[in-house]
Amino acid sequence: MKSPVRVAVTGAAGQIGYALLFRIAAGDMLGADQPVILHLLEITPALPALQGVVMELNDCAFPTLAGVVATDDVNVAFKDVDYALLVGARPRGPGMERKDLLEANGAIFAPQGKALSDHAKRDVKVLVVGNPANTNALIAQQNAPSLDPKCFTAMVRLDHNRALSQLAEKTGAHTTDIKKVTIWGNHSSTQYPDIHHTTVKGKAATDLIDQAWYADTFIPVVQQRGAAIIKARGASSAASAASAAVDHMRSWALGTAEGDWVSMGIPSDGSYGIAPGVIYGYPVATKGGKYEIVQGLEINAFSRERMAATEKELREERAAVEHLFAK
Ligand SMILES: NC(=O)C1=CN([C@@H]2O[C@H](COP(=O)(O)OP(=O)(O)OC[C@H]3O[C@@H](n4cnc5c(N)ncnc54)[C@H](O)[C@@H]3O)[C@@H](O)[C@H]2O)C=CC1
Ligand SMILES: O=C([O-])CC(=O)C(=O)O
Repeated sequence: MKSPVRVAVTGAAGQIGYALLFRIAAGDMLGADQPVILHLLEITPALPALQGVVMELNDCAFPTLAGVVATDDVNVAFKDVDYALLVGARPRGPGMERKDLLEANGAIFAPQGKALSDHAKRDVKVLVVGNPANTNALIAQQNAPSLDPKCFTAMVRLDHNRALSQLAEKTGAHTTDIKKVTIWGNHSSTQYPDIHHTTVKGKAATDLIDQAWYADTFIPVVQQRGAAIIKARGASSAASAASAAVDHMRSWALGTAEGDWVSMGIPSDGSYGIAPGVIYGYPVATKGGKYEIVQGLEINAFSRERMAATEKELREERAAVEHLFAK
């Protein structure tokens, strides 16, 4: 067994929290040889419910759970943490877009960015799940002057996994047969799920499906999947979101497979013509706890148009929250 690492989860008594904590504590995120100390943050009125979750965590007797800190103090929650999963935020209801949550949720992420900057490990890996995830990640990053901006990422992995699942179903393959899917841009209905570089059992995906299915079914189904879940369940996706968060952090910490990549919302750096200043979904390969954008992919006019549309939305979201950035 390695020495324990500290993993913060905010919104720990919420529905994603309930699906997430037990996976992390069981070793699914960082491995069966990596003990974790969970730092759980909630708002004060949710502390009694959080205590119940802590009781259940203890009752699982997980070999990899080395301790639990439960608190409503952000400075305690982020003290010395190696990983931070920022989940705590309001979910949307039917008929809302995720950016409608900006006003309600944006204010949560400025103090959390500052607290991470003040208290977390200098190489902390931060994943923002709370919506609108990309722009909330930007707010946290812009309030964390003493951390590397690359510490801040947003979750588009659920979209990535949804794309794998839709393509697997269409082609009669298993998701594990599919490589090199990309979610470009925002975790919103403008996201662009790109299969131009994707292979299914080694064959080009674009040779296995027709363009009309790709443009008129696949892309909108992936873009609208969150809304479809809300309609069906009466609540937004929780178990699949938690699973994607585990996948995102595991890929970042433990590396991606040779010949494949994953999608992460990360600070744009000019790659693929996306100017710095937004948290944008990119194809990334990871190694030794660091991610790098996969470079040199050919981008056709169909893709370019969609990548620009989702970038435009992110820049509009940025403009709406710049007052929350630290001066
Ligand atoms: N990026 C993605 O792919 C996905 C993102 N989401 C988003 O994740 C967020 C959480 O979703 P659920 O767990 O379903 O919501 P929920 O309402 O069940 O839980 C949210 C929890 O956060 C807590 N909270 C609120 N403000 C907080 C603060 N300042 N500090 C700490 N905790 C705080 C609440 O008390 C609540 O327990 C929502 O914004 C939702 O839209 C959901 C699914 C996928
Ligand atoms: O759709 C929502 O509001 C929840 C979410 O982000 C998703 O399921 O992708």
